[in-house]
Amino acid sequence: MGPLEADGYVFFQLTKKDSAEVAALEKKCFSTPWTEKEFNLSFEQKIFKVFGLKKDERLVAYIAMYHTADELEILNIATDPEQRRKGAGKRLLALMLCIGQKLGIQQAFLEVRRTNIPAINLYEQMCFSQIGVRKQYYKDTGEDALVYQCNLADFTRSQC
Ligand SMILES: CC(=O)SCCNC(=O)CCNC(=O)[C@H](O)C(C)(C)COP(=O)(O)OP(=O)(O)OC[C@H]1O[C@@H](n2cnc3c(N)ncnc32)[C@H](O)[C@@H]1OP(=O)(O)O
Repeated sequence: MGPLEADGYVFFQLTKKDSAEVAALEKKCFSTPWTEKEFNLSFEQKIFKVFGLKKDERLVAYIAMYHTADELEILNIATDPEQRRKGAGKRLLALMLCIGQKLGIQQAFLEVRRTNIPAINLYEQMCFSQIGVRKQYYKDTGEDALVYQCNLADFTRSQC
């Protein structure tokens, strides 16, 4: 897929050559970040896909997922701390869901820490609903994971 441009953002698919840049952003955004080596290894799996938003040539947000025949499992979504609350996260997730619809994807799933209010608000603003809890899922803090699901048919194209 070629890059798409709108409102100063460029939406594009990342590949193995982008591992260092995405790992650097990951490090700014997560307490237990994936390393460049982990991204490199993940990119070798066919089902692993990463999409990003660039502004002024810099990666400002990315979303990593497993993409199977009819499902997306969203692994990570993050926006550079200096670029937050400007709509990048919403734009990236909406673009992903729109592309997913076009590819015939039925459902998207993700897990989020119970205390991660910014991310939970983002998902609930889109088409995601909580479907379960994984108790003490996160090893670092023992926190629960909330499991969210989106039926892509419920996602309206006006959000794209
Ligand atoms: C599956 C997983 O990856 S779970 C982990 C999610 N990622 C992280 O926790 C990494 C650290 N956090 C981040 O990178 C960002 O805060 C993200 C990705 C959650 C949100 O990215 P942003 O680009 O700031 O989101 P965006 O500006 O599009 O905001 C979308 C909505 O999210 C919610 N939101 C975003 N930030 C906040 C906040 N600080 N407090 C409350 N709600 C928030 C709001 O509902 C917001 O909509 P609004 O601005 O109309 O009120």
